[in-house]
Amino acid sequence: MDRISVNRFSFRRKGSHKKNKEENAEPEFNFSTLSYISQDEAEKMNEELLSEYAFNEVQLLELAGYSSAVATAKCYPVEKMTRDNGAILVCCGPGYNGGVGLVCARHLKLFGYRPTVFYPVKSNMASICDSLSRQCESLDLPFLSYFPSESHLIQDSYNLVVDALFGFRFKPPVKDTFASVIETLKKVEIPICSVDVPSGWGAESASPDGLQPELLISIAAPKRCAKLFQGKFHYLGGRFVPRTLEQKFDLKLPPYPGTDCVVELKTQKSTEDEKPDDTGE
Ligand SMILES: NC(=O)C1=CN([C@@H]2O[C@H](COP(=O)(O)OP(=O)(O)OC[C@H]3O[C@@H](n4cnc5c(N)ncnc54)[C@H](O)[C@@H]3O)[C@@H](O)[C@H]2O)[C@@H](O)CC1
Ligand SMILES: [K+]
Repeated sequence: MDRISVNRFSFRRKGSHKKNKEENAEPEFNFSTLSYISQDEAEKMNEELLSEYAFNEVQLLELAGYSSAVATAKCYPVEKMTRDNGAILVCCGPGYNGGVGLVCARHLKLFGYRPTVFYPVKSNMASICDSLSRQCESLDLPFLSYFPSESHLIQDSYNLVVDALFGFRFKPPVKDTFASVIETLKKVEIPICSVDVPSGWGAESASPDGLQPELLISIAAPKRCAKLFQGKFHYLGGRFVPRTLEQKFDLKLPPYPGTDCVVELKTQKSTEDEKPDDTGE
């Protein structure tokens, strides 16, 4: 039996593997069609995930935070970091974006980084974020009790900052505790990695009063403000949107490669850069 089946496979015509592969290959994604969703669409998608699709918040936060840690690790490998064995500052805000930050911090620790968490205001979804903070504490992640007032104290101690302060429900201008935090972070010269929306920006518009991250990790789908993102790396994460929901919202998103939880998004600028030179020079 074995021999017959071995023989059967060994008679496959030369090159037929390659042909099948080509026939089955998905067409390349056209990045000029990439969707950027409004705040209203982001809220509606979230609501549907939680109702129609029966997800719960903790699941979505976990997948978003894990993707954020993976994208950060892809762009900033721990072995290339120069300060304090991969020290990272993870700044977490009062809403779900902060919850994503707590999950991200935990995974970064598991990936071999040394995250420190700043989480000054307990959220309105206290029980979820309480658990997420306790999970960080149980991995011995330190929590800052106050924010360094000078930007040089941050850049001398950490290799990068994860910005999980505010996401798509933030309404500018920034108020209270976080106003001075954002002002200090604007001055730091180490990379900032923003989760979903650069903090200080609205979901649909950039703001000079907000942060200017080097890495943006869009969760589920890029928000409209991401069109104005000028940083180096843009990733999509949160691989939890069912195909039928993508279709309902007419989302044009690139496929995730293989089993990856993130996909790099090319900005229109980088697509332009890749165009062959018409002049042939
Ligand atoms: N809701 C969910 O289940 C999920 C949430 N996710 C993440 O959570 C984000 C949305 O979370 P939220 O709806 O909690 O909203 P945000 O985290 O965007 O912010 C809302 C919080 O910020 C405060 N706030 C708003 N404007 C402010 C201002 N001008 N100054 C000071 N504080 C201000 C609000 O009081 C509230 O506590 C998304 O961007 C995404 O990153 C997803 O990643 C995963 C699923
Ligand atoms: K953010």
